[in-house]
Amino acid sequence: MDDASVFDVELSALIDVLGTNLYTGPGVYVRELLQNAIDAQAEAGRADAPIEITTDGAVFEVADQGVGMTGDTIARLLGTIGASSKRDPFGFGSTSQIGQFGVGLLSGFLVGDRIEVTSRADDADAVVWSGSSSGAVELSSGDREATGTTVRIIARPDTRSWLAPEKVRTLAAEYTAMHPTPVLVNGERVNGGAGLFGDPSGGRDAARVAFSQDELGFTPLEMFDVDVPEAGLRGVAFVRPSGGDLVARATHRVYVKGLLVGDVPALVPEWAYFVRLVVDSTGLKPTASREGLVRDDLFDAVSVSLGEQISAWLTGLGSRPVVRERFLNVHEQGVKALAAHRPELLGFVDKHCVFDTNVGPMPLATFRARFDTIRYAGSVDDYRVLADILAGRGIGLVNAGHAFETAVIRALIAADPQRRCEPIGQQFLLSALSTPSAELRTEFDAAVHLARRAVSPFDCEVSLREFDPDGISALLLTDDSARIAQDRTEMLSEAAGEPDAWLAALAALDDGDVPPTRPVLVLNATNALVKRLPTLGDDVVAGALIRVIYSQAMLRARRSVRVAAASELDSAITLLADLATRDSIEGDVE
Ligand SMILES: Nc1ncnc2c1ncn2[C@@H]1O[C@H](COP(=O)(O)OP(=O)(O)OP(=O)(O)O)[C@@H](O)[C@H]1O
Repeated sequence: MDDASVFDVELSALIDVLGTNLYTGPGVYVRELLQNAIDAQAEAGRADAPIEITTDGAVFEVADQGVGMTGDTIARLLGTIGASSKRDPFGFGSTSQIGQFGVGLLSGFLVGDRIEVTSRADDADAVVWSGSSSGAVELSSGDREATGTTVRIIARPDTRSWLAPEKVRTLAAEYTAMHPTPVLVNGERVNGGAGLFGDPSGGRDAARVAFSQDELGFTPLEMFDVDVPEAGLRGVAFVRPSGGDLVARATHRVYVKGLLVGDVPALVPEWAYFVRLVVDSTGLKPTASREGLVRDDLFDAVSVSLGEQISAWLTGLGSRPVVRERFLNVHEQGVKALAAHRPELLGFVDKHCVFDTNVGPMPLATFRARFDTIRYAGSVDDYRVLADILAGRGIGLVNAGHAFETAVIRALIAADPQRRCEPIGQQFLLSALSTPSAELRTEFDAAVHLARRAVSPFDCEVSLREFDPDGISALLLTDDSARIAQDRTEMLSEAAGEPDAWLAALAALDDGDVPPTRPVLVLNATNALVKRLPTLGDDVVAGALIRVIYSQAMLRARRSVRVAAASELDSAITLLADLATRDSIEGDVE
């Protein structure tokens, strides 16, 4: 090859790029060299032989009993950046080898200026290759009896901490925790023990719990196996014992062919926020840095399959009440929050998540078995006002006023239009409460007119109905648009005269073209106090009484009374108090 036709690579600049852009830290050199050693031993059929690391902080060595390299091979592979014996031109992933790019050895230069490789292939002489970060490469004959390779790195003064025995032990243990090949650091084995994927009788479950505690930081609420054969993937799903983060994407611990890749996001669909996985796969492809996974079609298929398996686990909780209870104690709000947009969760939420209803707490599926229409109140205040009254009339009502209930109900209907639902507002209640007889209406006619006048400062309609319980004098029915309109009027009236720009803009919007529905004060004609209204014979007293009834209805609806209205109510109460004390004073005089 003509010299002019090849790139002239500045090695130290390339190493700089690797260190700053490819790898997240210099510690990856331990994994890259272990990976080469594991690959070489697998190729030699000696996967069980120990790989020995020795280090004292100044010189690091890793020795394997793999296939080794001849002088020619070493010159070709290690002398050429990007050369690899492991590339797979047909795309069929080798199941034994982990590497495939041909830059791994260069990671040694992240911690040392000089790398020495002593190697011996079967039936060949031992050779020593040495490379320095300046780009100089030397090859000479070596002195080694056994087949295999030893890579030695001499630390730079500023990187010695990366070669410190404790550091190397931690890194080697982390990277090879799932790998069957014994790895020794300064004579001590750092991996092995009961694996996560072994026989259940061999301490596997205890190992899983310990792993979850040490690595994921929690004792799992439950653990279950997952597998995706087309990706050669097996794994364990750990269910979180406390609420997860619905927004931040959880990561999952991924190993490829037994070596740690790292914590990878998006391995399962985001609705499965309540599990964290540990998986080992022969088919998923690591990125060039081997610290993440390539998001290819196989990755997507794995994510879909894992989602299905988690969904099946959820469905299985249907017949496991104890675990289901424990799961719901922690994750009920979380799954409700996501169910509206995740069909995988919707069925589970429908069957098992409890909703507050006026016939007791129960799942929506149970509620539907009793009432063919899901009637729901979209605000907790409405629910409180309506629940007992509708229950008394045999009408079921769901409290959908908390954060996610309405969205879940709507999603259920969208998923199956045969289902029926009805948001309950004041119109429904007005029609559900009995209209009094014509006779009673006539009797109350003047009182209702008076009531309209009395509550006119509160921007409110008046209606007469008969309903149980008769201890309730009146209900204040307010639908959302009426409530918003009232709040806005209140703000404007309280801020009147203040030169506030945004309030002025708000006032400008309030063009009054489409008057919103006004709140309705529903007087209960069966209530003893209300019954007295037509017979009082004193409009001033009746007006004061109506305002007191209005304030009680406000309290029942948990609505606050605005400042202007509060003073109207105060004067009504004062008037009644004056009357009561005048009566008693007059009585005393008599
Ligand atoms: N310990 C070893 N024993 C035998 N051969 C080795 C060893 N280390 C490296 N090699 C050979 O050198 C080649 C280049 O190694 P290098 O680590 O640079 O890249 P790689 O392992 O092929 O790919 P990766 O970039 O993924 O690490 C390897 O393909 C392998 O053939």
